[in-house]
Amino acid sequence: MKIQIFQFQVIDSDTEANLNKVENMFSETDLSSTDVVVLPEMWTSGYDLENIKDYAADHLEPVKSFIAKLAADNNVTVVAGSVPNTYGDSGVYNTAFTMDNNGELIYEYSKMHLVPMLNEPEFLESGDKSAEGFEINGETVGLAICYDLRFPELFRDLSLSGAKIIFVVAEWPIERTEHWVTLLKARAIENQCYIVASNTVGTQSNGTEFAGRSMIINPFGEILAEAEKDTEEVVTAEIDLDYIDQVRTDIPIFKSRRKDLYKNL
Ligand SMILES: NC(=O)CCC(=O)C(=O)O
Repeated sequence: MKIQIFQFQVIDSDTEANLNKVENMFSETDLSSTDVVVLPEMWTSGYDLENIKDYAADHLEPVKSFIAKLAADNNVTVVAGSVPNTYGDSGVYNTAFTMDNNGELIYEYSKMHLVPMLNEPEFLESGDKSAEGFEINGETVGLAICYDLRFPELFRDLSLSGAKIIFVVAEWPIERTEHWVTLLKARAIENQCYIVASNTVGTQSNGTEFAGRSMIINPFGEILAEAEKDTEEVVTAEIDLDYIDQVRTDIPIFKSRRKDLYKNL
């Protein structure tokens, strides 16, 4: 499966500029043999949380139709990062979604762990549905959003649902880069799955600088491809899903688990 992550600077409070940027990246990238394109978190608006209602989609529209066309025109599945989103009269959720290569919505998930350090609980609603495995090209995958990375139980849950790849879509600040890299590797190693992590670069008008370093990590914890911390670029790797079985045979953690002794899980 060939995966390409689009790492770019999200222009805060300028949805049109961000849609244009994504459209340009699609037209400038050779996607002829690509299976999956991945976008970052909150990429239509950035973190202008005080005004987030102004930038929110409703039931993911119109951004869903925009991505549907790019997915179908380019014959790729798009893990479309996340966007601010309402459901009618609801508050605003941080909702991630995925469109298949026919432009059909195959999965949507609203961030369940809101980030106190970025004031998300003050302005956003927390998703109250479990994250679930879903299929891309017949393979089970999972999807998590940024701060979710700090919750190993979520990643274990997704792996136990059969996820062979877990996508992490993020706007992760540069001051906690060490956590970003360490936790991404840890989630790959402890679940023996691929981690595909998409982040943004640049500084928002509120002064938050993002860490870049989007990356693709294999089930042994090795980084297969990685972006710089501060450049807009496309990160590409071809991943071998059979390698998961080899790692799980060599280090059989799923067989060694002692569910009977873990009291609080
Ligand atoms: N957008 C986010 O969820 C950022 C998470 C973060 O800053 C952290 O976990 O640290």
